[in-house]
Amino acid sequence: MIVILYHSRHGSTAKIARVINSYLEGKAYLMDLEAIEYEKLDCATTIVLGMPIYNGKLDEEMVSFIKCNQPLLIPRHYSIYIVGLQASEFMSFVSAEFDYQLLKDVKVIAGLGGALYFPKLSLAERLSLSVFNKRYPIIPKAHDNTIYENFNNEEIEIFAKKIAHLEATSR
Ligand SMILES: Cc1cc2nc3c(=O)[nH]c(=O)nc-3n(C[C@H](O)[C@H](O)[C@H](O)COP(=O)(O)O)c2cc1C
Repeated sequence: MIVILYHSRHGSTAKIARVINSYLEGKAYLMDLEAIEYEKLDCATTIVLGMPIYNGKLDEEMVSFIKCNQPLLIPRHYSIYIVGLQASEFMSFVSAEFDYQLLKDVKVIAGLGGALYFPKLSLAERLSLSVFNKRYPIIPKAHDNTIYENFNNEEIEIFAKKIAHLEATSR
């Protein structure tokens, strides 16, 4: 069984879990880190972890889950997907949090792009986002002010196919 465990503040990391699952023909079990089920994780053969980037850092709770649960994760061929607007730089965020000793056991790792659902953002988030966009001008000046997405659909499909292959070879 594949479990996709994600942590999502505004829903896009959860959405990508559902997209990955659609490539896996709905065979994965989706789990929110906020409602973790350890018995289900124990039964998994493959675990996929999804986390967003906020203010230049990977999601702290998921980072700490990964660091504290290596004996659970390593035998279950675990993989990671990162959700963030700076898709091409995702490895610099990963290597800022995890050293080689930990990363050597991760089977697949990918940066899949990110999304902003503007009506969901707090005032503080909008402010910090405008500072972010001055340093890294990713969000175009003329953009839809309800939603902006730069997901890489091709990368999502490739990632899902690698997970399907991992599961097929680990059974
Ligand atoms: C306040 C704020 C800060 C952000 N900082 C970064 C960042 O430093 N780097 C990045 O790549 N994306 C950044 N993002 C984009 C998020 O990673 C992106 O919106 C992601 O899809 C959020 O995932 P979620 O919807 O699951 O919470 C930021 C978004 C917000 C709202």
